[in-house]
Amino acid sequence: MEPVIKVDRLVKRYHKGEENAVDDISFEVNAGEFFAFLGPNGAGKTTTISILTTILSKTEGTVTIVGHDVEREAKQVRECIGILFQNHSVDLELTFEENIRLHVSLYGIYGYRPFYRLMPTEYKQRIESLAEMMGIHDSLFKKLKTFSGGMKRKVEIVRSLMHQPRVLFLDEPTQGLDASSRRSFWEHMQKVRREENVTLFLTTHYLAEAEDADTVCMIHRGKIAMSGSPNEMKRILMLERSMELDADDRCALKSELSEFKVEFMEISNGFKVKYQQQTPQLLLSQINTPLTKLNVMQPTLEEAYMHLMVRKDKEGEQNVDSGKGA
Ligand SMILES: Nc1ncnc2c1ncn2[C@@H]1O[C@H](COP(=O)(O)OP(=O)(O)OP(=O)(O)O)[C@@H](O)[C@H]1O
Repeated sequence: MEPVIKVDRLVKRYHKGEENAVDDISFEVNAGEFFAFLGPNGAGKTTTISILTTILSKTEGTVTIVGHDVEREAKQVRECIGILFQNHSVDLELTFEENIRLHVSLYGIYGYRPFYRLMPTEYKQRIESLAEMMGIHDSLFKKLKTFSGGMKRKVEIVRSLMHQPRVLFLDEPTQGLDASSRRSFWEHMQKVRREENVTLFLTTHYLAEAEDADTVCMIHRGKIAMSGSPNEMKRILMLERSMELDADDRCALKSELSEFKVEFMEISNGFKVKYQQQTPQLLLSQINTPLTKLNVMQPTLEEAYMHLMVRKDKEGEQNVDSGKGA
């Protein structure tokens, strides 16, 4: 099956830019995939997403979305994508429904009618089912100035889905939302994925939001630093796996741990035991001291990200130093 997003040797150099903001990157995203594009400030995420959504022109390379070239067939590309920007872009003086009606008319999805009741049945069914999916159906005819930040985001999701896009670009979609609105956003986004069968392209600084991604692509100074599933990345980066153990008889536990060929250290409430080779089960089966605490710690995507970025920064510094010596 043809990938939904195909990026081949993409380069972007801004006018007067000293370096390429995006420097020869290639990747593909398949239909229905949840793809997370991560990187530190200035890595090139917004530049890439802007090119993929036809907002910005590229310097070199090819990009196709659902088989359409982003420059030669920009109109077709726009028809099959939806975008959720970082900042709210809704009219607070209009109702939820009026905001959507204005949008669909401006984009030529449905013709404008001065009243909701005069809009086509298809429009009414679509907006009502999406509002229902987002859990904000009751607020369809309320002005947006009464909405919370999380509700405004949901209005924007409804708006981005009205034309049934194949790909939804989410550029830091939960920026500025509190923890419970962020959670609600993602619960609804899972529903969107299931029910609309849409491909998600996400950029975020909240790395926990990318833990469920099928593929994570990490960029650093315009280049792809690593890409794969979150688990593959953690494995490749050999992130430390550890357990936290404690017992009433700490001395006995410590002497048992000392006998095993594992690295451990004392922490405020017990011991932290690293287990890179052995499984936690194997290790535990060798411990006879009754335990009062057992926590098996899983490495997070955030740890993988930090590990990789520190490594890439060091490589960058070494390259600069060796350049100076030359
Ligand atoms: N209009 C512009 N003109 C010149 N340079 C730019 C322009 N926009 C971005 N850049 C540069 O291109 C590089 C990539 O920027 P970009 O905004 O794509 O990064 P980002 O990963 O989205 O960062 P952030 O997480 O802060 O949004 C940076 O070095 C930035 O300074």
